[in-house]
Amino acid sequence: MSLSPSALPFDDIRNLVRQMPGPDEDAVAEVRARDAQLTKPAGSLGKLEDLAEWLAGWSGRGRPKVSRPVVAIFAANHGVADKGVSAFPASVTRQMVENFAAGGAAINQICIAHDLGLKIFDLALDMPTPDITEEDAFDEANCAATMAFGMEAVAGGTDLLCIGEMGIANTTVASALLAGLFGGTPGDWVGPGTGVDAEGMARKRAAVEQAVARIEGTSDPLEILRRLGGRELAAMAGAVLAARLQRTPVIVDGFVATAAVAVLHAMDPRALDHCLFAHVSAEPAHRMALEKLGKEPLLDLGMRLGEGTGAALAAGIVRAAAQVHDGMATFADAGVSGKG
Ligand SMILES: O=C(O)c1ccc[n+]([C@@H]2O[C@H](COP(=O)([O-])O)[C@@H](O)[C@H]2O)c1
Ligand SMILES: Cc1cc2nc[nH]c2cc1C
Repeated sequence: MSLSPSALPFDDIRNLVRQMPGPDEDAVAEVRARDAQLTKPAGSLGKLEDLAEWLAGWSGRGRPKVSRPVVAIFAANHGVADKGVSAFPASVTRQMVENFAAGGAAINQICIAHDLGLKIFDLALDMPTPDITEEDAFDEANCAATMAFGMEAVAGGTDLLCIGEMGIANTTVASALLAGLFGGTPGDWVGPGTGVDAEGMARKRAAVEQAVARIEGTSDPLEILRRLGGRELAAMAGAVLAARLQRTPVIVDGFVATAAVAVLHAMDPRALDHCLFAHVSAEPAHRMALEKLGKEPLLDLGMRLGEGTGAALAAGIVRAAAQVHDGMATFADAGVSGKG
């Protein structure tokens, strides 16, 4: 799925959004019919039953399987880090990418625990995007090209895509993007991220206010992404759009990943119908963002790490839901008496 380097690259993306398929209702009906035969009281597996239907609808498979789940982490750096908005220095982004490669991060261990593939994509870490309090993050061609990178990154190769990120200062970018997309008081979208102190929070609030004020009057979602985004956010938005077009169900990680995909929702409210929101992050504004998207998170574990960890945990549950649906015996097979 490559984008032609045409004069209006955002139009190419708008066209892809228009081509998004809906759910496969026949596959959903197939899962419902089989579920009714399985050796358990109807409804007794609660949300696991919903997950099997969700997988069927968005994979187009009446007997859904999760054989090749992949966690994709996009990493990038941000000029706004220079404003003292993170508890950690920007150099940690690259150091953590190296830690992912060496197998030492939390995400590596969750992937081992749940037998998930892991792919890391680092996006020009030595060239942070400009400080969004002062300048636009991208020009249109670069923003569209970064989305296209995200699309290509996830092309084929997986039947369950978990989306995560790494990027010092990206909770500031995510807060600005959400404020730009949804409005409200910019400061209400700001939280501690990696754990900034009170002064750091004040700097972060000021940065988000400044960034949002700078783009006043901009309402086009792709323009808001271009002006207030960052590379890993643009790539995640592209990846989630590509997954929809290739019928791959998606699990979205925490606050930052949610902000990235909110751009697609602003373009078309159906754009995230193939996405499961893994968890509600401890970053306070995540709950508000999920409410705006009309999405209920699967888990609430008090996590706020990012790097795909919430999505990877949810993938374990989704995989179990598929296995249960596929492998259980029916009442007839097992000779178990049905409801009297
Ligand atoms: O996505 C979340 O829920 C989340 C909440 C807090 C922090 N993070 C991670 O922490 C980093 C950004 O935090 P900060 O304080 O540098 O803006 C980035 O690498 C994210 O993956 C992620
Ligand atoms: C150490 C560290 C690990 C991370 N993983 C995702 N974001 C992170 C931010 C920090 C600071």
